[in-house]
Amino acid sequence: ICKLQRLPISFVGIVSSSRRIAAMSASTGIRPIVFSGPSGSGKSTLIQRLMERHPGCFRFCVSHTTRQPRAGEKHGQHYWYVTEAEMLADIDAGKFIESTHFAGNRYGTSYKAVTDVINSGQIPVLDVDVQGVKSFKAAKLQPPPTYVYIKAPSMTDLEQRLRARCTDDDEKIRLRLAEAEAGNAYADQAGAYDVVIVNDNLDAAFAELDKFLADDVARALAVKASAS
Ligand SMILES: Nc1ncnc2c1ncn2[C@@H]1O[C@H](COP(=O)(O)OP(=O)(O)OP(=O)(O)O)[C@@H](O)[C@H]1O
Repeated sequence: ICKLQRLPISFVGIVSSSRRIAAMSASTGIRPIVFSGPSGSGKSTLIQRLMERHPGCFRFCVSHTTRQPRAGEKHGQHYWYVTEAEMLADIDAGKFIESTHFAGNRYGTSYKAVTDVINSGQIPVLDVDVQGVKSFKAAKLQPPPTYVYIKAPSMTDLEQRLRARCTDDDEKIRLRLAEAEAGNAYADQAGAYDVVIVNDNLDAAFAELDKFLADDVARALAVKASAS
């Protein structure tokens, strides 16, 4: 979900969509949390812990894709599976915050994917690469999302984790490490992220993340309490 190379394709009509999302989130005060960081830095691990610690508070936004569903994947759960024509029409209509073309398929995050989560009283969670972060920023959502960068303690650690995970061959690992260098360079720029968490010791990194998001969790719990 929301994990592939993102390149903005079209921002036509984004202003009205942006106003729509602003109105929705202003009424609840809930902000999306946009996670980014090198592959293997531990984003999924930390997000999973966050969801376990605060059941029902966070929810992944469901991306759209033109690729075929794989065995076991469900429409509306893993992705919204759409045709190329449908996706292009929606991109032109300004319905996407960000979208990209990757390995012959399109992927994107719609405004609705985010507002659906906010309207359910939950905190939208997105896991995007640097291009995705830039696209979210360009969309100028109000209130703005919180941007969290998860970093491995060093490139050596990152490489070890990627190798230990056994999901990538040597070439893929080399590419991921190069992407990590570029991502870290962007993250080092002042104001690029609201927080940069170095995931050295997992418990310590989680404690830092949990503390940083405490106000967001409290807000979501208050929204839930007032709705019930
Ligand atoms: N603090 C840590 N110390 C050691 N290993 C860790 C730590 N955090 C995560 N890992 C391990 O590193 C590997 C990569 O973590 P994870 O899959 O969460 O990364 P990711 O950033 O979500 O990667 P991707 O973007 O490719 O999905 C996993 O095997 C995970 O168990």
